[in-house]
Amino acid sequence: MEGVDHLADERNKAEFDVEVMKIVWAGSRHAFEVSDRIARLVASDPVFEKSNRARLSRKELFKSTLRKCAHAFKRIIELRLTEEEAGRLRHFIDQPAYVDLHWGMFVPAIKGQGTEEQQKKWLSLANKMQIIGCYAQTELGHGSNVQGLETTATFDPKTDEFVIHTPTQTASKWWPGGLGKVSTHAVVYARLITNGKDYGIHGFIVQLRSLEDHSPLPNITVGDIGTKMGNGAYNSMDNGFLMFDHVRIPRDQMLMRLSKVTRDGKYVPSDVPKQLVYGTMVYVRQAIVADASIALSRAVCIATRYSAVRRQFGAHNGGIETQVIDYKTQQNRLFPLLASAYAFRFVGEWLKWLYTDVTERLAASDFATLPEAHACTAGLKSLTTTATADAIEECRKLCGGHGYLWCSGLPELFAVYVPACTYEGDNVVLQLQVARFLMKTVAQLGSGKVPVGTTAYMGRAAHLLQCRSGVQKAEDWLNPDAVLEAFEARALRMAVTCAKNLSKFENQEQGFQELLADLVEAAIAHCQLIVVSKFIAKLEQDIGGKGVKKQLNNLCYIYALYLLHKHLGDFLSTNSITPKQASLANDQLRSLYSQVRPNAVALVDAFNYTDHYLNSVLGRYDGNVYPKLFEEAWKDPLNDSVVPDGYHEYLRPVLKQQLRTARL
Ligand SMILES: Cc1cc2nc3c(=O)[nH]c(=O)nc-3n(C[C@H](O)[C@H](O)[C@H](O)COP(=O)(O)OP(=O)(O)OC[C@H]3O[C@@H](n4cnc5c(N)ncnc54)[C@H](O)[C@@H]3O)c2cc1C
Repeated sequence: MEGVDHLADERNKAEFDVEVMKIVWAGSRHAFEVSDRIARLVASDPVFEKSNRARLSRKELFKSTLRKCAHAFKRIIELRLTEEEAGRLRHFIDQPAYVDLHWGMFVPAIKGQGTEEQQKKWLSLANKMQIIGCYAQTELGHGSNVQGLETTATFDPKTDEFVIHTPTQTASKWWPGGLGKVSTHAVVYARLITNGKDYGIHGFIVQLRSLEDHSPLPNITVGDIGTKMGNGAYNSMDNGFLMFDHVRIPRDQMLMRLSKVTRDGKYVPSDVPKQLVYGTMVYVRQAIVADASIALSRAVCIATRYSAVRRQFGAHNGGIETQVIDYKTQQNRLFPLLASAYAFRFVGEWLKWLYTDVTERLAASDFATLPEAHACTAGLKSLTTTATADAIEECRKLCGGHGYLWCSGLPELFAVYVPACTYEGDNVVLQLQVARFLMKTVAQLGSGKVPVGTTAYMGRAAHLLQCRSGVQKAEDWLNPDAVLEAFEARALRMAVTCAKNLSKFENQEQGFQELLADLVEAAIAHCQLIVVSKFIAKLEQDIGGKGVKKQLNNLCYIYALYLLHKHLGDFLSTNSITPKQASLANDQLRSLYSQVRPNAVALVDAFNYTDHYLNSVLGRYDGNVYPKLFEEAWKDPLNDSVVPDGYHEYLRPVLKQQLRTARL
């Protein structure tokens, strides 16, 4: 029945103004309007059709991606879209492509590490896409260990050039997105050698392909690293390999903002502090956190709508069966993910602010908060991407068997999303960076150095190491101070325990290696505190609209109390709460689930995703799931013919043989 809204009853139950919540989710009325307009523009354009992706071969998929990117480029020019609108357009096309790396890594690398002169030259070409670039750091043998990269850039004073070379197979660049087939240029990271001395890893702009016929330049070997996980999914991207055989580039193609090599081969570090590189990392990682909230909200939107449509068991006297969303087990798995989507959205919003703050401070030569901002973004990238990848898989299970179908949208979403746990820093390696920073901060407590930003709570160590939670009844867990104090006490006590254990080792580095697992847990506790505190801070903002604040309040405490339940061992072993208080937190959590239940569908409607963008039969806005599942099934290539290909060759002979045996 086309046109019927099967979820209308659910929408009528909502106790808040969904239109206002859409604006809260988008960040502002302006952001909502831009996003809404561009999403509809993409959805109505047949070139951006995406439902057939799983059925395309890798070659067809790649070609269709090039077509979509070219069409997007054309539309951006024809419609004179602003930078913001163009960004939204690329986002809603929703197919990983070379442009993501061009705008997301190549351009920021030049902005962050290039001198003004270099920026002027290269960005004017890159911004008009007269050149297309990628970010070539990782090699076959080394990814996380950047200092272990082997590609060399040796200065030749005779010709005023760098010679870029791949000395071993493991030195081959391996993974850069957009490298395999598309990019004309790359920012290549290599060991800088001048006057026989190795000065470590630096960035160089290297042309890879001809701008005339796109063939690789002499002495450059380049290609695609092969098919990746999942149908469609990330396979629209040409992640590549790259080898150099003594390729020469002019000296001024070394990115020289942080250090340079002079005409006579002298290595000169600039006055600009090295931490400037952190600025670019903060930018890239805040974008990844924003993406986490988007991927998670898509999965949750699908699982929530389908959980309201799906009915199993419970029909009495000819009545209708129970919606699976009404089972407490379903709520206990789904609603914390819904709450996490909002939590990550708001922490992402705050990170965006942090980036602006960091940029302004850098401009004023204030570098004091930079290490803290860097540790915090590394940790939040790790925390949110790990949780999102796990959550997408949980949403697939929440949709039962149908969640496993490609047309549910969840398998592809998972396959596209899961590498976020690895790229831009392996998530464990990133938490270890946070842990090092925390250990340093703990070591400085009492030295007069005041912890700043997200570590400010450590400055109240005297109180937090002693305090006892005052929670006496379930409702006390709705008090922001009680929640924050429990999370702060847990995080600080875990960090201090690690520091104490570290101090037992004579060799600090050996101790660090021994305690890696505990250190990661302490870093995670610190990062969870950041997310909870930023959600609570969001509630303090002036948010209007009937019932909107109340819903956000419920989601905030679901997020916090779900974490408390999940990491109960930490909270109890650090004496941050008692077993009785843990039990009260559970009581409160159950009550919050009941309050969210009537609002659940409206809370995912607030994400304002078009059916085109969700690309999920189970997550359709109208909930018309079953007929559409059949439609999708009929479209499958296996249903092209009644008698399958291979029947006469393989199936018939087996059947014949079996029939003969049966007659005997
Ligand atoms: C889809 C995708 C796109 C990518 N795009 C790009 C790109 O555009 N450009 C680019 O340059 N690179 C890119 N990469 C590469 C990516 O940045 C690296 O894969 C990433 O940094 C992880 O490094 P690795 O592969 O060496 O992992 P490894 O470091 O080998 O990790 C293997 C395991 O060892 C563990 N481990 C490693 N070191 C430590 C340690 N010190 N302590 C404890 N445990 C440790 C890790 O936690 C992990 O479990 C991409 C990767 C993927 C998957």
